[in-house]
Amino acid sequence: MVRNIVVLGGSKQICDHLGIPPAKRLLSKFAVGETRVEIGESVRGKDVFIVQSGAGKVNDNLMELLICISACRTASAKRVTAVLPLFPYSRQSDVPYNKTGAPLVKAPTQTHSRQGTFTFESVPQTPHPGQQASVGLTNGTASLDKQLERIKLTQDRNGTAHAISPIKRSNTLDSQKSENGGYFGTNFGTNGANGTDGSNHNNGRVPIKLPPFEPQPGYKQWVAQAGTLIADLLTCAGADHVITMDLHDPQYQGFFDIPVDNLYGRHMLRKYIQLIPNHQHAVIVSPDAGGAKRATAIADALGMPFALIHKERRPTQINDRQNATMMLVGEVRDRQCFLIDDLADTSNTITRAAKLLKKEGARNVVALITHGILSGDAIERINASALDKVVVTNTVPQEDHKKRCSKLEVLDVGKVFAEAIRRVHHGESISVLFDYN
Ligand SMILES: O=P(O)(O)OC[C@H]1O[C@H](OP(=O)(O)OP(=O)(O)O)[C@H](O)[C@@H]1O
Repeated sequence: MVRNIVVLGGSKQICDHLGIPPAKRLLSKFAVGETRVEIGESVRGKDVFIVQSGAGKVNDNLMELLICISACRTASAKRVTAVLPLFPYSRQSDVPYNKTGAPLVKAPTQTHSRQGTFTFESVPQTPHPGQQASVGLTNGTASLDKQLERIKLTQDRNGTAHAISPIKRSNTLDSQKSENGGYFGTNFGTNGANGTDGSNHNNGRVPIKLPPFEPQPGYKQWVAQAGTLIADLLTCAGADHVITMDLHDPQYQGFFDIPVDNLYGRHMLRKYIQLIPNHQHAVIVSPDAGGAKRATAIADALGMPFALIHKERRPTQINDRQNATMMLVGEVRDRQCFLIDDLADTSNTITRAAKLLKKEGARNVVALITHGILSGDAIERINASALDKVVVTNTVPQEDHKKRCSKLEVLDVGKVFAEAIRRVHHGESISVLFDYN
């Protein structure tokens, strides 16, 4: 039994491992929706661990966590540690756009909303010899061409620049209107401020007609970078320490000025693979380049071959993540494949990867994912997909998912977090616990 420690919101596994009962707290809501938190026991001088996962009602959960941390801090807790099995907002740490310039916030897709309508297609398809160049791969300069066309200027015989596009005068621009009805701009002419006709064009500024402002395709809207804010909120609320698992972007730890322990889920995934007979003949596959390091770590540790699926993201519409070509690098024919990723949210990535692997001759495809968020119709998508099995951990509650998906297998991370809590409490090394080799 560990003394002088309080665990709020901890699962039965965590509390059993530590040999303590879960601490009492009362969470409720006012009619207006505000969160109310009441800590049911004294935390004075105690080492407090508050367990809260960043899935489900993410914003409510985050608010509850912040209020809990603050309540413990003001109730004289000696130290407060936020234990976040899945770190909220971790995909929005510092890069608010994906590689195509589209905001990370995903628009709901209409076409994939019902069971049986999923295609798992990579559009445009993976290029094959003899196939025509895909539309997606040619549009890299298309938007630039369009913009150039729109603002293309031509010089008249006198060297004065005029816009070709039709002029629409807005109220704002009217205030800048010159006496002769034009709009002032930079002198693009080669004949100097006065032009060749000798007339003075308003102190050297030649009237040009600007096209009206319209957001162009590929225009990047401003999207908040929530990473620093979340880190600051936790620290301001009074957290002294954070424990989490498989941060989507490990550099996120640098956003904090308190210690962050990022535990590895891959340790459990590796153990799972090791128990499968003849696993040495299988292939470890990363479904995107971002997760290659994670997947190769497992492949290297087990001496297994590795393959990579590369997402070529040049969509035809800026918010269309479906339009990414997926290309396989590596040999998977007649082999079992283990797809490794940190999280599955819509499960688009793993289901499309599974289809590609089967198309390339894979015998069997098992996805091993640390955070099975599985929002929206992700479960239906998995059920209808080429995936033979999906193994996730319970960093996100899986009871409901498990009932709806027979392909799902859940690994328990309770012991891992309990041991991390015990070590932090006693000031023991955490990295030793997760030494890989
Ligand atoms: O289930 P899904 O909705 O398809 O999301 C899962 C994918 O999203 C994350 O990567 P992300 O696409 O954010 O990009 P990155 O790996 O390049 O950072 C994650 O690593 C998965 O690959």
